[in-house]
Amino acid sequence: MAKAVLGIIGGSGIYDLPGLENVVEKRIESPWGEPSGPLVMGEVAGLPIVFLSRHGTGHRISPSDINYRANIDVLKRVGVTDIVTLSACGSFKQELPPGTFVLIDQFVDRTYRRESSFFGTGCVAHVSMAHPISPRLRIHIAEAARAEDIGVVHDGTYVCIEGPQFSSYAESMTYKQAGYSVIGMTNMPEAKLAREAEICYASIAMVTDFDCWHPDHDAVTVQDIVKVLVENAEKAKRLVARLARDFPREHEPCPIGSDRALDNALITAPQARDPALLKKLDAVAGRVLKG
Ligand SMILES: CSC[C@H]1O[C@H](OP(=O)(O)O)[C@H](O)[C@@H]1O
Ligand SMILES: Nc1ncnc2[nH]cnc12
Repeated sequence: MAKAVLGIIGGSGIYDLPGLENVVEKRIESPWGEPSGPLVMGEVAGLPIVFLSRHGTGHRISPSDINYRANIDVLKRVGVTDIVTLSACGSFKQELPPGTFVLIDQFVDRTYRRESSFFGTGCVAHVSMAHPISPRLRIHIAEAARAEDIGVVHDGTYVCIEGPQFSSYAESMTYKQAGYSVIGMTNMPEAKLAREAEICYASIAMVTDFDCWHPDHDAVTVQDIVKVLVENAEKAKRLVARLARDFPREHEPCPIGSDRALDNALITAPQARDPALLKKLDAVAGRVLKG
């Protein structure tokens, strides 16, 4: 069985991960361009951990400008088997107030100006996104939360908007009426790309605000969000530390096949494949393209 390597993508307010041992910072090159920054690689009780700040140091990169392909590619290159992402989000439900942690189980993708696949002309692949979250990973997060006495909501739908502007009132009401739980700007196409790269993925959405549908909250402001973010960050880091301590050291096969997503996804005939694209796919699809 392969060794587990836990990747943590830190979103707004989570720019570092304290408590790692034997830390080294590595700049990994990617054929997909510049990742958000160097990888912070360390260990927790022998488990390799790789941390990446999604928006870069000082929150430099906007959601639309994050190079999600490069980020996932470099995590794959260093052997990450499982990604847990920490993401700030707005809430559409009264019962999910600021401070709530939601273990997302579904996504709706409303982004429109991002590269959302490693594949394309010269090597076409279609992976399933029916169940975008790897259930075992989500269970480990829930167990870590229980052990740390951190309340989490066990499911929720995250709608990902393009941003960087927050939603209009009409958009906010539409998403609320559709039954979505939370809103953010980053988990798509990140989750899609993780699936294409056969990395298990789970998202901890940390509610920072009620978006603008809420009668008591006229407009979302970054200032208000940051206040809650600071409160959430300590809890989030404690949750991740416990997850790392208790995480299995061997990678467990994903029950829904997230880690074998490419087994039946490639459709381009071998003789029609573009060698230049295949070269770029060496890390994310090497397992199925070799031989
Ligand atoms: C600072 S609020 C808006 C910002 O926060 C979220 O980012 P992340 O998921 O990386 O925590 C949201 O999606 C926006 O990008
Ligand atoms: N209301 C909101 N909409 C989109 N992204 C967010 N991130 C945090 N709060 C948000």
